[in-house]
Amino acid sequence: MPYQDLPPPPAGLLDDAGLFLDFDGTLVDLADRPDGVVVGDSLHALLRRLPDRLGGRVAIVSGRSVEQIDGFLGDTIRDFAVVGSHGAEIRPAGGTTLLPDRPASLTAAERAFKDRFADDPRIVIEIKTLGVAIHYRGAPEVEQEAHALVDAFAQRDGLTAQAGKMMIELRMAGHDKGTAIATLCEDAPFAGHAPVFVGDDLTDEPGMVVAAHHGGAGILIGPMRDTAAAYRLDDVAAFLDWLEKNA
Ligand SMILES: O=P(O)(O)OC[C@H]1O[C@H](O[C@H]2O[C@H](CO)[C@@H](O)[C@H](O)[C@H]2O)[C@H](O)[C@@H](O)[C@@H]1O
Repeated sequence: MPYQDLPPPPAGLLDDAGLFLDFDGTLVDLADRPDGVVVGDSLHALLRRLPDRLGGRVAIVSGRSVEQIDGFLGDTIRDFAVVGSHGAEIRPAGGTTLLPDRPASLTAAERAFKDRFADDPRIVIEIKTLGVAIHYRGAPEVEQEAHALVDAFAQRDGLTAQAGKMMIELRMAGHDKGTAIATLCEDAPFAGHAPVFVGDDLTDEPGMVVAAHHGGAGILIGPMRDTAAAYRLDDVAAFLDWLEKNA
């Protein structure tokens, strides 16, 4: 059944709000491989001006690790809060990253995933601070097998199977982007300001839910689907254009 479409976000949505931004598929277009995304000069320039415009109430909230996000955005996000690993890592602006220990069981999973797909260069096994992902964008026919493999390790080791765009990740349980946004909303500079969360992927849905519960809203980037977002824009370019005009 087709879902009823959502309107674009209104002008003024960011007035007095806290802004929480997903990375892949929201700030940068998806690429064939995880290390293939391109962060252009215009994105750096746009991000650099956000802390002043939003009273410091701006955060990146990614499924990637904080370390990976720093690798792409570097000094540009010096004054941002950064959430990584689907909510498991949190670094307040100017602070240090709070992150749990890496479960030892992830190392065994890493080995098993690499062994299974070692002879297929189309598959990328992404080793992350608190997870390990199988990317099958280059070989969509292995989707079911990759999901079954990750599901088996998740059940055996009490971890979570996190589905994403052409990938499945084994990650720590007990947190998500929503829990991280709720944590940031407890303290300055976000406390008392409605959160606006912008994302494109399934891992972003808990963030959309928490934004709405805190009196804010989610913005879905991409085609309409089942979502807790209140607004939608077609793609990364449309969102960056909206952000240029509204922040
Ligand atoms: O929460 P995000 O910041 O959106 O990160 C989600 C995942 O993004 C990356 O994978 C996705 O983007 C890749 C590069 O464009 C693409 O090749 C892949 O198919 C996508 O799933 C990243 O590699 C993952 O670790 C993130 O969890």
